[in-house]
Amino acid sequence: MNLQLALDRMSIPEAVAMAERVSPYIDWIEAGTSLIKEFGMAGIHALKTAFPEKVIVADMKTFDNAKYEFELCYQAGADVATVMGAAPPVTVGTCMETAERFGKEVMIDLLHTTEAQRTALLQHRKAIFCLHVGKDEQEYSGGRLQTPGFAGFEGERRIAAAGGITLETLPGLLGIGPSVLIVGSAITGAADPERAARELRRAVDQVKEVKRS
Ligand SMILES: O=C(CO)[C@H](O)[C@H](O)COP(=O)(O)O
Repeated sequence: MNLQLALDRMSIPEAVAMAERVSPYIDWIEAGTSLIKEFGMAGIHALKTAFPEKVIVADMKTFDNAKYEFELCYQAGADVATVMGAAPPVTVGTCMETAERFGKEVMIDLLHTTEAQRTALLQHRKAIFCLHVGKDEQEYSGGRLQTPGFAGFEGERRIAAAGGITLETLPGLLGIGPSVLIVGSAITGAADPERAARELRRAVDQVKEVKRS
């Protein structure tokens, strides 16, 4: 299981500094949507330059203009870029084609998708499917990550999980067998980010141990 650090609501130097502090404990680094909206492709480029060995995820949340936006991300150094699963099917398909052309990856964000949309998205076998409870749902309507209704994404599909994940909520998510666990504020907003990241790493590694034994 890969631990992905989401970097949101900070400047580019702050994002690079935060990633440096916790880098031994994380696998993937996300240029968060807010970082990209505020600073554009420069955030992605800075993270790839500082961490060439890490997988850099551009959380673009693309909804339209797929070819242009995904080319920008991959050219800036992203290894993975995100598209909303609720976007028109042609948009998601174009993201998949662009990724194929660049030898890169796509993460499909299932935030606010219907069951019919999720079923249709299953055709994108190479994608990573992200179960996601958005910030607004967390903060204003007490949303929590739930697994029912996502049948069909198990097995050979790679799954990511995101949305207010903490050390305490992590055990409840293990049943879905995520290959990517996305954590932002539980690390970046912690009084001691190194400690928070170290503890999450330990929890993730324990899951690996249990699976092996
Ligand atoms: O995509 C996002 C917000 O839309 C965040 O990157 C994701 O939710 C992880 O951050 P946090 O752990 O703080 O929720």
